[in-house]
Amino acid sequence: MSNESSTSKQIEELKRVSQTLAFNGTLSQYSHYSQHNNCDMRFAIYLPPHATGAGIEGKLENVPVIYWLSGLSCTDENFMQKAGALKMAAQLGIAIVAPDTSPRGEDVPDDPDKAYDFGLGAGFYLNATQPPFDRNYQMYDYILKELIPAVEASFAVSSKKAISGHSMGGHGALTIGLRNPEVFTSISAFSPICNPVECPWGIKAFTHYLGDNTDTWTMYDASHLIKKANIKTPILIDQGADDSFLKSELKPESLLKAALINDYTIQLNMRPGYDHSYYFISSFIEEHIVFHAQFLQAV
Ligand SMILES: N[C@@H](CCC(=O)N[C@@H](CSC=O)C(=O)NCC(=O)O)C(=O)O
Repeated sequence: MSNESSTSKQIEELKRVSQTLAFNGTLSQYSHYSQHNNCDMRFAIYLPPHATGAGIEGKLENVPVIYWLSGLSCTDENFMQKAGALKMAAQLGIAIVAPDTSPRGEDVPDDPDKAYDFGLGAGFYLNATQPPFDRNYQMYDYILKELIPAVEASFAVSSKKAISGHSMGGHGALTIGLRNPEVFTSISAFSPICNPVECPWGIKAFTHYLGDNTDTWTMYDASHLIKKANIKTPILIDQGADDSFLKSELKPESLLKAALINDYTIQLNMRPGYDHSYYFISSFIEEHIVFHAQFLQAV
């Protein structure tokens, strides 16, 4: 693990909130206190039968993990309920972890207008530097320094991991993955916000979380990070061509242009007729799991 992802704070106890059986594996929700976000956080984890003792001859295996980062307005539940990912994860023996998209709680500051694109449900996977958000909105550190170590200490998982996400979560997957190439074997995204410093969602969030000095924004912008990437982690992106956010918010062309400067090849699939929804994600999620499997399962 890189210095960025090594943990210095104690891993807090996980409390199981729910558990159900799916494709002979377990889908569970856990809550734990986050010392980075200063609040309780919840995440969902799907463990395939290989990692629960329900696999062949009851053998328990340490399985690789795909971390899934959801988009604006989501919780830990949207992906598990809507993406249709669990069957393929069960077949291939891959765990999936889906954290919440922001800190939560009555004491956590929100958008004054309760808008869906900032504050609760919209943590943008960064470390806020501006009050009052800096006390709780430390999602970048939360993922790398708390969630991943807690999962690896608590479940039958290996240290092999990939990262994926949708929209704001696609931005999270690209930026966290590009900044930590030694941590993640592969990166994928559906409809990611590719150049947040140049789009309304990103400008609003970054102004409030990071302040007016836009020089500090680029470390959370995939189109900037990809130009400097020394290690070229494999990247797969799927984008609906009829996505209503495509031109104003997502800008995959900016990422492709920046990647070209660094000779970084990205597989971008433009999907005619598809929109921004989970119907789109569920149509192609199995391809993403198979994409990650080839790197996660390599010996
Ligand atoms: N309909 C939502 C608007 C927000 C929205 O479309 N959220 C997307 C992600 S957008 C970029 O990050 C989403 O995944 N929604 C959850 C779902 O289950 O579809 C609203 O008004 O809240």
